[in-house]
Amino acid sequence: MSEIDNLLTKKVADRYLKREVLGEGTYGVVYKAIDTKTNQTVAIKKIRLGKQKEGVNFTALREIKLLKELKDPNIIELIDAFPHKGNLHLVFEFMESDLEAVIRDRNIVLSPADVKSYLQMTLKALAFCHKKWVLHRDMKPNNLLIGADGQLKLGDFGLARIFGSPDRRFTHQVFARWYRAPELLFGTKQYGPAVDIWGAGCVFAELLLRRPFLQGSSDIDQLGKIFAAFGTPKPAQWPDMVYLPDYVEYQYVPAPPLRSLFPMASDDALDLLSKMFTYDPKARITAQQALEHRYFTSPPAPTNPASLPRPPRKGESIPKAPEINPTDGPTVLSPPRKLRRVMPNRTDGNEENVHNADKFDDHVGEGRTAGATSSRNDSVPMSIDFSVFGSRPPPRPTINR
Ligand SMILES: Nc1ncnc2c1ncn2[C@@H]1O[C@H](COP(=O)(O)OP(=O)(O)OP(=O)(O)O)[C@@H](O)[C@H]1O
Repeated sequence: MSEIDNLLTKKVADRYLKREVLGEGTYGVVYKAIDTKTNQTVAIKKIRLGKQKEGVNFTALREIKLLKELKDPNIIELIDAFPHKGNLHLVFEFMESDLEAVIRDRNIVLSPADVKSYLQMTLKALAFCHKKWVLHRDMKPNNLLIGADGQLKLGDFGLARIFGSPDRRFTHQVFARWYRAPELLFGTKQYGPAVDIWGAGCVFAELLLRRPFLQGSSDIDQLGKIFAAFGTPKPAQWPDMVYLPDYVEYQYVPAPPLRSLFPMASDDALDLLSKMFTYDPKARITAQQALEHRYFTSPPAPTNPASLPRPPRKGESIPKAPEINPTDGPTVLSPPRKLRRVMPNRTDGNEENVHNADKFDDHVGEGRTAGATSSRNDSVPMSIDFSVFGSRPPPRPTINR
């Protein structure tokens, strides 16, 4: 270990008091910690650097420096970044909850004004970053975190670009497919901010429906679901489509009226939704244009973030949900969010698995509270979701192409 690494090692031990594991994502384990310098609670994301054992590469460090400068009320602040024991540690402001928990919580009623508020904050985050030429590339409700003041903040910004596209071989990571733009599914190499708008459109749809909108079981099936919802695109609608690397011709299906998919949405909401789901990325609405759409100026006004309904904070017990009668119609019955993510036994030689919380860094574990990971091994039912088209969805996807 180099002298610099040694200094940085000391820094983590000195400055951050590690608490419980919050979960594990695509890039590694996330744990709660106290910043002893500021007394602030933070979330530290430990990123496995894989083969780059010699240290963090300079491009990544440069990119991270840029991320640290990406400051906006709707972007999670990257407070600090340092390498330690061959992993890169990113320190973020701690967030109490996320939008996936809001959507899933059946004790929460989301009014049209609440949905508008959540979408507005999402689009503000995207508009800010797109203006700075930073793409998110991994839009989904659990990357939209919610702070103590009700503010929604976009997290994981730019990580996909810095650390490469996440390896989504593991079951718990493939849910992101449901938010992928058609140009990505057709293998485009050149994409832009429009991919984030498509993802934000899927989140908007999910807020309206209270369940994921387009739940494909493979990339091909994902495109099938998209085309069943919006009609198979004609070349005139999206001229570049046929030149995309993975383009395959799909049987033509006409689009059902959008209203039939979103019976409760206002006309303005439907109009904005259709513009976010425009096939041709060049013609898709931008984040800034979306914020200027009349949906945001027509009543009801977006709910003030402090008044938005919120799920219990992380670590608080979730009230028992009412019994579900399977004949009651479309309902989402998901186990607590991280539990629905099935972790296959890993054989990649990396022991940093949440099931192995005790194996975390020895010297910073003093403050860890017990029980944070225990529930992860409990047996839980898989989600019961009903697809947009009334039938049961295919089994949870397991492999991306
Ligand atoms: N800033 C934060 N504050 C509080 N909890 C966080 C924060 N960032 C992440 N977490 C929690 O840590 C866990 C892992 O998060 P992470 O962002 O690594 O992955 P993910 O979003 O769950 O999945 P993916 O990596 O596939 O996007 C989740 O439970 C998440 O809610």
